[in-house]
Amino acid sequence: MNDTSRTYDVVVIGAGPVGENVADRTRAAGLSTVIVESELLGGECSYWACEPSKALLRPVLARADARRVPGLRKAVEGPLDVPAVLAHRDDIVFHWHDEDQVAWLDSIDVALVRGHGRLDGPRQVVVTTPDGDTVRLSARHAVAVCTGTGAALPDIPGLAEARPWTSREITSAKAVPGRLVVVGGGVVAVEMATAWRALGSEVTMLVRGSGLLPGREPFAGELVAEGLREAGVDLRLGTAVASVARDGGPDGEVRVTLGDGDQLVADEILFAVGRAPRTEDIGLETVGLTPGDWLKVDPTFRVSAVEDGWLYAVGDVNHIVLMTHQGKYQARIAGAVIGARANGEPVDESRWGRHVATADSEAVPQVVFTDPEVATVGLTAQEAEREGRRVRVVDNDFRSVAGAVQYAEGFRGQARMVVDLDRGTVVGATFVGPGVAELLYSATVAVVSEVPVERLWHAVPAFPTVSEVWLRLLETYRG
Ligand SMILES: Cc1cc2nc3c(=O)[nH]c(=O)nc-3n(C[C@H](O)[C@H](O)[C@H](O)COP(=O)(O)OP(=O)(O)OC[C@H]3O[C@@H](n4cnc5c(N)ncnc54)[C@H](O)[C@@H]3O)c2cc1C
Ligand SMILES: NC(=O)c1ccc[n+]([C@@H]2O[C@H](COP(=O)([O-])OP(=O)(O)OC[C@H]3O[C@@H](n4cnc5c(N)ncnc54)[C@H](O)[C@@H]3O)[C@@H](O)[C@H]2O)c1
Repeated sequence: MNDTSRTYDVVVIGAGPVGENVADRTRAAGLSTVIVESELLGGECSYWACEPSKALLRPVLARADARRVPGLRKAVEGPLDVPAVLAHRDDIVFHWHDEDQVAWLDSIDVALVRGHGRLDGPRQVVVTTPDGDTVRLSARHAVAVCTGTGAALPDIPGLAEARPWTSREITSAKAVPGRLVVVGGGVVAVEMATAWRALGSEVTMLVRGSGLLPGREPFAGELVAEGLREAGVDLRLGTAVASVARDGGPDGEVRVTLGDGDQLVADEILFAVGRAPRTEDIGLETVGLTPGDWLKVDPTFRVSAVEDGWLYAVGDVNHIVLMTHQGKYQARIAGAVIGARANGEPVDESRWGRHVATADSEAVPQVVFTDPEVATVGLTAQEAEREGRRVRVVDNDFRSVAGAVQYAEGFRGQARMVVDLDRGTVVGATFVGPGVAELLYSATVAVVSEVPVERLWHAVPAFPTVSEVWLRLLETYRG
């Protein structure tokens, strides 16, 4: 067993999309930087989350769109080519290898230590390498924890022994389960039910709440529920799981007992009920924090409870927004602020300033890749009202949009714009319908730039595009 010690300006623990971006930015600020990774560079997103799930969904949504185009429908009537879809997913995740990411890290001159990193007191990180060696890393300026999350599993009798699937197994599955039970009504649940139903599974969704996609405009969950049911998903709302058992050997069936005593049998059961921080075993106790907790940070991503401001937590692990693009946004800002502090430069903490992630609270965009797609940014009507804002909620059906009618026969969808009447700006938008994902950036720019609604009249959408929904929303607002 070998022990070595090295000193860098910055130590980053976790090379997911967020850790990689923190390292990129601290290196760009002239700071020597090392990153520690226990599995694959690229993290959950690249291998078991965003990338594989979207590779599975792309053919599903493209086929659904094509089936809405007269003249094309017949050409796409058949089933998906499952081996080709799975092979494409495998290509997208680089067959679970990370050589390309290593080459990129080399190209930006960031050092890599493979192994499990743990804090060991202020500014110290100890890495246990796969060979059992120990590498001690000291940070002159900052340690950034970017260890992300894993799937959360509820405490349900029999669950652990039943070997449930989580986001990892569902995104990397090598074959289509004949009967799949999906527990949960959030983003992972609706996306994976959409994908695997289209790939051939009989899907039953067990949703504890009264609707899908809680926290968004209610019509989003309703339209997605309609789409899933039309696709043949057995969607059961208000349904709790009481216990789970797997009969027989490893290939045995899963028996699910519901809250009302009913039972159902499946080949696999996916639990998609949220995330837990990967902080159980990262030495938090050595710096006065509690293992297993989310890491609470100040507006510049410093862990608030730790003295001297050397510990940062960025991305999923700080529980602010659990999405790759927003985590990378945080990473760019955290990297810049670590650089500014180390180089003795001023820190700009003003609203929309260089060193504060203002969009985390004002304008988080998200696309849910279901049929129909759901694209949201900013506040929902309910959130705006809860904040005490005086708002006007403007709704429009896409059927009045010529571009939508061209895009898909019988285009079904809805748009909502939330206008802050005191500021005269759009503070939230939701689009639901086929292909609406690409509308979202326009709404994000409108919210972030605080464009007066009066000026939006001069942003003319081309005819005939789906973007003309903006014009319909403005016309409805004007009355
Ligand atoms: C099924 C699914 C689909 C998703 N789809 C999308 C999507 O379409 N769009 C989107 O924006 N978001 C999506 N997300 C969310 C997205 O995956 C996360 O927000 C993102 O991965 C967070 O990045 P991160 O770098 O903070 O953490 P992670 O990606 O979890 O990376 C953390 C890294 O740290 C490493 N690590 C952990 N502990 C240690 C340690 N002690 N020592 C060394 N290394 C360690 C891990 O191995 C990992 O590589 C999805 C999530 C799921 C589950
Ligand atoms: N397209 C995307 O942007 C995308 C895709 C997938 C995941 N993600 C991110 O990943 C994160 C995790 O997604 P997720 O779907 O696991 O979590 P989620 O928080 O979106 O949804 C979890 C759902 O499970 C339900 N639930 C919680 N505990 C339960 C229990 N014991 N029994 C039954 N239901 C229970 C909740 O009510 C909720 O509806 C999200 O924050 C999401 O933003 C993003």
